[in-house]
Amino acid sequence: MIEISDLIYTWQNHERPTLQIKQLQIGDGEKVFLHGPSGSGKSTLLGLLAGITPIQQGSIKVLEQSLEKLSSAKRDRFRADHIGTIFQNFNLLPYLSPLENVTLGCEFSPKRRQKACAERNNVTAQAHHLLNALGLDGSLLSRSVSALSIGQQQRVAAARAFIGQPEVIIADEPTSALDADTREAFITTLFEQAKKYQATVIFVSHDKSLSHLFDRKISLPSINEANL
Ligand SMILES: Nc1ncnc2c1ncn2[C@@H]1O[C@H](COP(=O)(O)OP(=O)(O)OP(=O)(O)O)[C@@H](O)[C@H]1O
Repeated sequence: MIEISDLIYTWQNHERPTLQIKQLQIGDGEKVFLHGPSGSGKSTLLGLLAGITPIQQGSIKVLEQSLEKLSSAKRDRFRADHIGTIFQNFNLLPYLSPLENVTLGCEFSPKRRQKACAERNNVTAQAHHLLNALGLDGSLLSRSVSALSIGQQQRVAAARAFIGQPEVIIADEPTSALDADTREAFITTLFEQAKKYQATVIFVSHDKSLSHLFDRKISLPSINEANL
């Protein structure tokens, strides 16, 4: 599913590489907890996996596609079709409703739109279903997203990531603004959805108390140590 080999990434004006990963494989449906000290390159790795950041050296294959062989536009298309993302600040559009934010997840991908329509009759019905499954109260679905609590916004961001069944879900500290109980409950709900769609989940967090919920932990060493 995901295969990394001989990956080296150095940010501009940095003397040393931020990331050096010799070999790493992540299987279909695996739920991975990615941790490591601040600055060890967790977000950099997610950016490379999601095709947001171009690969400088080495290879990343996602679903048999070598990302380094794709142009920037093709990586954008690949991400839209196959990768759902949930970021720390959620990146929701504040002037749209939860339903509209979730259907946006299909806006740039006819493939995901088709899959969402195959599950329910149309994309809005599937957005409705996912928001319900992720625990967002029905009375909030058409309100402005800016009026929602952080926990509610997080559910909207997760539903947007899952709509149209992307094979990979990438989450960068999506629970950092929540209290401990809510965090664990959110991850459990996230996994229920992931299991349903057999999605692979790569989840970055500083909170190691969450790691027992995952199939596997991957630690990135600090920039001064040898990498994977
Ligand atoms: N856009 C960028 N331009 C230049 N350097 C960057 C950029 N993004 C990250 N870096 C550098 O890369 C290194 C790793 O950053 P990254 O955000 O990937 O680490 P992280 O492990 O996710 O950190 P944290 O746990 O603090 O979020 C840092 O030294 C950072 O300054």
